[in-house]
Amino acid sequence: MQVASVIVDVAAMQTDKEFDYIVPEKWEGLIQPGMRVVVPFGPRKIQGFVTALKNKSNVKRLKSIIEPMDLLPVLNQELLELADWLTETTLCFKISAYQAMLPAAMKAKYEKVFQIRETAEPMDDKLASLFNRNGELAWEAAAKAGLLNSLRQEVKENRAELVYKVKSRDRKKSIRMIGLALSDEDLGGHLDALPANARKQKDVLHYLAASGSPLLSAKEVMEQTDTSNSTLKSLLEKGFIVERYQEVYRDPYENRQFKKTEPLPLTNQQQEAIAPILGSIEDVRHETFLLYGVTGSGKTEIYLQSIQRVLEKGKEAIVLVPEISLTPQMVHRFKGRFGDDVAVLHSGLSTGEKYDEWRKIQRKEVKVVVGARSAVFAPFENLGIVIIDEEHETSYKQEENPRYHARETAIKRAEFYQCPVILGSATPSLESFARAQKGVYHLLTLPNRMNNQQLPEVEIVDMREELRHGNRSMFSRALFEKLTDRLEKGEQTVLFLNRRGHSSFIMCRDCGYVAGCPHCDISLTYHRHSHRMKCHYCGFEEPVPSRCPECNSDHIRYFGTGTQKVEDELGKLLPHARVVRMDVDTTSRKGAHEKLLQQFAEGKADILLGTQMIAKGLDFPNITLVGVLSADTMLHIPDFRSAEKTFQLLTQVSGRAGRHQLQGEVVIQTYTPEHYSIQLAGKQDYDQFYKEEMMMRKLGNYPPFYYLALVTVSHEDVMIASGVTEKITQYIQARLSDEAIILGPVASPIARINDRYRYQCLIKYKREPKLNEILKTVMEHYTKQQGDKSLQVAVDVNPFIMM
Ligand SMILES: Nc1ncnc2c1ncn2[C@@H]1O[C@H](COP(=O)(O)OP(=O)(O)OP(=O)(O)O)[C@@H](O)[C@H]1O
Ligand SMILES: [Zn+2]
Ligand SMILES: [Zn+2]
Repeated sequence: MQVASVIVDVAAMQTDKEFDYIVPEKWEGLIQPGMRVVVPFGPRKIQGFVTALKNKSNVKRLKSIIEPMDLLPVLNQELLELADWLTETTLCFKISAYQAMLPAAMKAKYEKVFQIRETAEPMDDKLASLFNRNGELAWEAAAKAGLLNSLRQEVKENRAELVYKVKSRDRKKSIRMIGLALSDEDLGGHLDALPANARKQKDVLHYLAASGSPLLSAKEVMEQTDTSNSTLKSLLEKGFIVERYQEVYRDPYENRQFKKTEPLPLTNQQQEAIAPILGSIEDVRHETFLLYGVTGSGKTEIYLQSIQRVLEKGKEAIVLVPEISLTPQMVHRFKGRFGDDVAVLHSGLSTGEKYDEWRKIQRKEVKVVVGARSAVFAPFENLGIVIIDEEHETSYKQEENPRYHARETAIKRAEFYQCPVILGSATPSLESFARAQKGVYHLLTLPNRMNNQQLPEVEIVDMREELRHGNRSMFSRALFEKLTDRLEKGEQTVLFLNRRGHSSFIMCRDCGYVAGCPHCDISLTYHRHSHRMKCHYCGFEEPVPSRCPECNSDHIRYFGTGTQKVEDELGKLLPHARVVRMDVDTTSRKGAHEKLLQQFAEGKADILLGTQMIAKGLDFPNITLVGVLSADTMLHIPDFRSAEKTFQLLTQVSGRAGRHQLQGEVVIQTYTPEHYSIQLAGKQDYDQFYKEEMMMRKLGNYPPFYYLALVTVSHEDVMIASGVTEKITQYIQARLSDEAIILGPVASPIARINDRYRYQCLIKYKREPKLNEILKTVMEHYTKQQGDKSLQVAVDVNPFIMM
């Protein structure tokens, strides 16, 4: 007897373990670890993942696997083990780890249907007529029609049964093809035999014969011959043509030409940096490199040439880029060099497109994957390198279960394959740079820009001074002057508006009332297109009031600087300037992002105005001015990384200016010009920033000096939330060494979300081998034994959002 260990698709503490199932004889040898199967679980049928096969089980009464969902494993041995590691290090359920590794299309979909039973006694005719040809009726349809009670009776009396079906959403796409079923000799005779009024049918036959290919897309044939489906149907019935369905990939880059690029001869600086990487590829040896290179220093070319060497060795490459900089320009650079060998994975793709890209990887039809965070799980089996561009980006940490970090995950995979990891950045995260200083990572430096082009000159403008001089506009005099100058010269400008931590809210000018969410302790965000206010935490929304609910004044309106507002202002001040605005509103339609950038690249616009979306990765020769409208909005977020994030963002944006022949300039507008993160971003002095920020971190006992773990407890009852957090804090405190620092219990910075009160306890530690086990016990205790459904305990090991 063969027994399979199965992890079932129920994300809960009680079911987070392997269950044994018999492998039915007919599937012995076929069912393998890493495959999805359908198994009975309680009254239901659910999806499960086979983790191992064995010859016996300690469980007495075993159920059998119902059927396999795959013909080949969807997770290989390496990924199964990686899931074990993710489970241990991020404290997630095993099933969540598996699901994170696969495209969403492979998540099971469950359907409840009533099925007619083949019994002697037939069901009432009227009821029976509602069942489809296969004798099935969906639960939802039955409920809608108000038939659940009658159906319950049918089930009781054995005329129908309720079954749970497991479906996978991973539909493949196919297109209809047609071709001639006649030989050349036969064709003439049959054409003659067709009646004179069958002109359309003749057209189709002629077209097919002339094409010379055995099969053509039916859609194309109908378009080209101006015929309809009924024509094809007549031909099919006569047996003159055949019909086939051919599987196709949904290719988001279909019909797109990428100009082939050749490797550039490397500069001396680049050669020195790439040598150790090529060495590690050659020796099949794992090493993590931190490629610290100023903006425009040619990091991307190093990535490209390292990948090329990996491909020459017959191996595969993963390139991770932050979602926001997964710009068409970035994709072009990889597709341009490696053509069809590249798959692209990002959130703009439909579920089906993502699934198809994943399948190309699994079938080994591509060798390079460029994608956002989750592409780190690309199912390659001969991985030769992992590259993480802009490694400092916090979006590499997933903020839901499993709360993994792509950097750590990449290194884990690279250890398995004994291959290099390159972490690239102009502003490395403090953690990574500290590791490089200690020799844990191998530091590679590109201190100069390409052709030794100067870094742009930065001017920091104190906006309080502007106000004192009577300038109430959102543009300082300096920025406005330079902007006019570029317009005259025909050079381009990037205007950057930092939206993070900067919400647009509704405020009463008379009494200062701010519209807040009734369920959360946060103000509502104004949405321009719908003219409504929304809560970004719980989804609550309502229309903008015409009068202040507090004082009844009608001076209640929208505050904050949105890109739209900047655009309006530009239109007034510089009516001749051609502006391209890029934000969530203008880029929501598919392809819009790319179109706008194309417009700018072709010089059809003078000013590119945008949010985070334009901060990174853009490389246009004609940009000579960058303006940052409000540098400090992020500094006020209660997060120990806010200075680091501000410095990184300002440096990145500034780096868009003067990358080629023309010299660039940057104007940073701020209300806190004295802050070191702004001063040092102005000098683009990472090394000094690193020193000062490390001192702050040391004083505050923050990473990289300490590791962090955050426990967040939430409950509808504020007393329970704080009480439980208190108990958890004490429990943990008693079990850790004296070196660990525990802060809490305190209310979370956002103290209430969705009517649930939130408390937290923050653990700072250096070495606590038992910590994960302690945290796991805490979670188990409060989910299993408490029985209080409203209580939620979440643990984030290495948190990036402290709210
Ligand atoms: N060896 C080379 N010879 C000539 N041009 C080069 C070479 N390497 C890179 N370049 C060009 O220099 C410019 C800047 O390079 P690249 O965009 O790779 O820099 P980067 O360090 O990735 O920049 P950022 O971090 O700001 O995105 C690009 O236009 C690139 O094509
Ligand atoms: Zn008011
Ligand atoms: Zn809310």
